[in-house]
Amino acid sequence: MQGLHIYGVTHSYGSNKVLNGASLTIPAGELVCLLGPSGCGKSTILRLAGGLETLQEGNIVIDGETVANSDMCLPPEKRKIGLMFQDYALFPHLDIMANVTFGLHGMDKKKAQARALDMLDQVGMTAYAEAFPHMLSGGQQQRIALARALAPEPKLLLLDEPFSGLDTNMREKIRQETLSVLRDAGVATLMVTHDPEEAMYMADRIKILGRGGKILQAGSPNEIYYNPADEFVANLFGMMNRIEGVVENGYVDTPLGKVECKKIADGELVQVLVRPEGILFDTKQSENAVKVDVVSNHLLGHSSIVRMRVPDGSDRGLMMDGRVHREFTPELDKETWARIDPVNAFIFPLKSKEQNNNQPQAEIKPVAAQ
Ligand SMILES: Nc1ncnc2c1ncn2[C@@H]1O[C@H](COP(=O)(O)OP(=O)(O)OP(=O)(O)O)[C@@H](O)[C@H]1O
Repeated sequence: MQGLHIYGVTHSYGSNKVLNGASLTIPAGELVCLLGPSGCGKSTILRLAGGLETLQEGNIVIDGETVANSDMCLPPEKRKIGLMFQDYALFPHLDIMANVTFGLHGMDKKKAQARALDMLDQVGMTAYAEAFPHMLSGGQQQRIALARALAPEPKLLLLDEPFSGLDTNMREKIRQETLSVLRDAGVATLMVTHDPEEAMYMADRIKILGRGGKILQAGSPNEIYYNPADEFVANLFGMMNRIEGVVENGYVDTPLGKVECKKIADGELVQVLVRPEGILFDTKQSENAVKVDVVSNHLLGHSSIVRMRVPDGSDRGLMMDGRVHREFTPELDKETWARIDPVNAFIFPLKSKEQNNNQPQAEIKPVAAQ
């Protein structure tokens, strides 16, 4: 029973029931990301696990020890946890060594300092042991926060939007470093984020939360990206082309060709969601490809978004976006043909307006177009 186990947690703030029987398990050495719209209760789960919020109903076990149930609730310092937040939360009046040794109560001073130095070495910050937090950049402070959180060898690490205060380049660097330090530590980690790309990068498993802390889908980044449970999950990961159609003989006929659909019955109204990278371009006709008009082409750096008009029987045509790696350089004297790559196309039943209104809105920041 190593790691974190949360069973049937229900939590309300006044009359606002935020969690309704939420359960979650994180084995030692695994990093789980909670991803979900603002207000769905992600931070509440993290705070309950850390003892920063008093448990109302349910049961929380860390490394085989019950830390909260209906009768008792251990304070954070008794839970063998490490915490890391967006704002680093270092003690401004203590130098870096004192910040990192802070959680090592009861340990002999020399041993504590040796442990702190070891942690500072792991995050590449040994040279800053005598500096004060205000002398460090955001990225450096976050490295210290990680060293401090891991110094007492916690059984559970809780990360709440840990990288959102950092600029893009620094964020990528620090999350890479954090991941490598966490792999070595082998600790169970629960991370909360709004950023689907960050969740994909960091997590062994992602849990997508909807309203009421309901888990809409749980799986590896690969499973969630290539096998989204519904259109809400599919839409989390950036731009989508959407085409409505009807299933006939196990296929949906779209203006960009037929897409196989074996899971939904013939005659059903469906929506086909196609990622921009799920549109394949060619300069000659091939099976299932359709001749399209390229309307515009936007170089984003390592890829380009290609806006195109697909003939659909209407005057205007159907506007769709494709993505090609690097620059899109159509040869002007040649035609452009496009078809759908089924790996990046997802078919879901078309819900009535009423059902759609009950779905969480996509308030999570979609990943930037790449
Ligand atoms: N201390 C509190 N008192 C009252 N309401 C609270 C408190 N903390 C959170 N809430 C409410 O509970 C709901 C869930 O909050 P929580 O912070 O867990 O959500 P979240 O998914 O982490 O959101 P965000 O991503 O915006 O941080 C929100 O409606 C929030 O306003």
